[in-house]
Amino acid sequence: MAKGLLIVLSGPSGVGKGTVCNELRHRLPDLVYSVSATTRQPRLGEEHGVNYFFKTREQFMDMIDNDQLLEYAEYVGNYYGTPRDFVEQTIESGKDIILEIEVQGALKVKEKFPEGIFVFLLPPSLDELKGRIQGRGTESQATIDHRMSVAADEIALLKNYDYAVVNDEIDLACKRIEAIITAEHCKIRK
Ligand SMILES: Nc1ncnc2c1ncn2[C@@H]1O[C@H](COP(=O)(O)OP(=O)(O)OP(=O)(O)O)[C@@H](O)[C@H]1O
Ligand SMILES: Nc1nc2c(ncn2[C@@H]2O[C@H](COP(=O)(O)O)[C@@H](O)[C@H]2O)c(=O)[nH]1
Repeated sequence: MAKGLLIVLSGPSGVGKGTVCNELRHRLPDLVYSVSATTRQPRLGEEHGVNYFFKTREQFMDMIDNDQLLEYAEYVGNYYGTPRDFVEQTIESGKDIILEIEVQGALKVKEKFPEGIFVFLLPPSLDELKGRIQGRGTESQATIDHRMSVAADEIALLKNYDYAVVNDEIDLACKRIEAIITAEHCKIRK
């Protein structure tokens, strides 16, 4: 049986990765979503096992030591990582999986899975990006400033990706990603 595709969706905080993934869940019901582990505190409404596996630092370090993470990164004061087994089992079963992760982690996945499909989501502008993080209302001003301060460096890593998708409008951004997945399924792999 053919293996599934591993799709990595990255981009700066607030660009709309989560929003686009939520919309893709409706449009592509067979696409599997990787649930990450994090040491970040849950936001209002976030559920353990649905949005993230919320871990203490000690639990997260144990996951690293036990080689349970495909990749992990420290981002703006918290750890985030992708549980390895779920990703590998999903791909082996022939299903496509999408990882919504920041850039340091994406580059680590690329080392391990160069055949993955790496998609970078771009904001229409840095001003719009700041407006989106602020508008979401989930982060303190200090965290917003910290996240914005790394955004330009993250965008500079765009050249390591296979595709750039501007999230100017959610419907259009989703259509572009759907087109990428369709094209990758039609690709002749040499
Ligand atoms: N195309 C868009 N146009 C306008 N607003 C958008 C668009 N896409 C997302 N947003 C809004 O921007 C805010 C940030 O989106 P979202 O939480 O999906 O970003 P993210 O990239 O997942 O952020 P983070 O990396 O911090 O988790 C949300 O309030 C969302 O509703
Ligand atoms: N390297 C990884 N980055 C991840 C993972 N899961 C999420 N993320 C990214 O972290 C930032 C912050 O997320 P937030 O939920 O606190 O806003 C964002 O860019 C996520 O995409 C992961 O497993 N590994």
